[in-house]
Amino acid sequence: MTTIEKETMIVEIKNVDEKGAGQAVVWRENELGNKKKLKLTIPQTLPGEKVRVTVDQPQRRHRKAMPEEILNAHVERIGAACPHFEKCGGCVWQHWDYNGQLQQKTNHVKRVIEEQGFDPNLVKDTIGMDEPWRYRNKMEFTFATDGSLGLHEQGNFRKIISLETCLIAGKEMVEAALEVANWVKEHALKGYNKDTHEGLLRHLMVRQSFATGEMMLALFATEAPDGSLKNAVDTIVARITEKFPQVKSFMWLENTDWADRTQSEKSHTLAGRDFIYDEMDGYRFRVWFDTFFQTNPTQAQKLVDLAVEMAEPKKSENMIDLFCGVGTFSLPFASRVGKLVGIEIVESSIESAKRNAGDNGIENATFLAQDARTGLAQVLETFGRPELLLLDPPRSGAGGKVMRRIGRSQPERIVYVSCNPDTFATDIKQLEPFGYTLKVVQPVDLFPHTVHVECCALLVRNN
Ligand SMILES: C[S@@+](CC[C@H](N)C(=O)[O-])C[C@H]1O[C@@H](n2cnc3c(N)ncnc32)[C@H](O)[C@@H]1O
Repeated sequence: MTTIEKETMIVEIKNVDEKGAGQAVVWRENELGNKKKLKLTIPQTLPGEKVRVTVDQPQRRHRKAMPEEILNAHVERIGAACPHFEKCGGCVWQHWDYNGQLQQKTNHVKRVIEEQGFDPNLVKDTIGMDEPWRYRNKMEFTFATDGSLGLHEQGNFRKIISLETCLIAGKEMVEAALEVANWVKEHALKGYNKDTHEGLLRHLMVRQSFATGEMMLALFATEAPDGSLKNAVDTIVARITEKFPQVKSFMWLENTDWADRTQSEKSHTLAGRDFIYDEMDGYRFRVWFDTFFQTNPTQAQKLVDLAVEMAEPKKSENMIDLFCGVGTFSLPFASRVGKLVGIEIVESSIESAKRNAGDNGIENATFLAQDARTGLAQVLETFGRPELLLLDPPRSGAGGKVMRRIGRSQPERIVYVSCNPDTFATDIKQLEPFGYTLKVVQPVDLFPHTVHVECCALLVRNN
């Protein structure tokens, strides 16, 4: 087969894929005169648009190409607000009017629900944000090998887009990150090289509670912050504490693991404490650098309100909060039910949930550090059948075994909070043989300008 290096073509976008990119199909003739199908993934395009693209090696079956020209723009196409949008891997849909994004999310949830045999009319319109910017309370920036700080380039985990701004992160969070970036430049500190595993700085995590204003900075590095680094570290600590008095926790986290993630073997508190205080639904939470805490607090509050509204908890009832994390749902529910048990696999989250319950004067909640499946079996034996069960699993879903165990335990009402409509739809299908009816699915947009959508759904036992 002759290799064709490049071919420029005009294609029509049929739909967007699960990562938010436009998709087109082209039939090409090969040198033998046979028709061959070429599937194209074209980011930053919208359904129905005609687009000019230059495709590398178009004889292959599937190629990705960036649009060179949009020949007929979708009516919902808008200019991206962020100067980094074209390259940065953080947002995929800034070119899509916000109402269009919300409609796309609703349609997606309806489709996956229908594919599992449920009535799509049970899915309500996605609840969006009034102001879909600066919504994130946590960001993880990465250092490039030359020490510059930013976010990963779209589809390229080796390349870092140097940070000038970020419109989905809190403003003060970005300002503090830029301060750190300047300090790294001044001291000519090296970023970590993922190939050679050399270099010092790996990530900067910035968290800020929108409720208390408290901020945490966490620098992940391959060495301790002493010896030859001491002067440089003293400089940034003095500068940050002076310019950003809201920084109540400044952490240095040693990370020599080869995996590219924000974990730590040894932590050093450079200033303040090792956690910050945040709030949800009026309850106070301690948040450490590795604590899972909802990253869009405005919309997470709506999720909590919806879950309470759907569940209609009563003081006479017992409840299980499965995949409870640090108790984001457990605390608001505990004050409304008789007894509550939270189950979660990460021990530090369970320790945190216990402490959060104590800090908030909640005495009717217990927490168990266990895998969902074994934890559920254990709790059902000691606690008995709950009237109410809430589950909020990770993106991979709860899975058939857990869902069937839930079905067998026969709670009257099940509230399913999901961050992945696909696994949610297959999970709830598992409950049908146990006599449950899906009543309502409410999508909520926690991540504007991305493909992600959360759902809160109610299932009720038939008798
Ligand atoms: C989407 S988070 C929800 C946490 C909590 N409901 C909240 O809103 O903060 C999912 C949680 O499930 C936990 N998890 C993951 N796999 C688990 C398993 N097999 N058993 C129990 N918990 C698990 C994670 O540690 C995480 O805290």
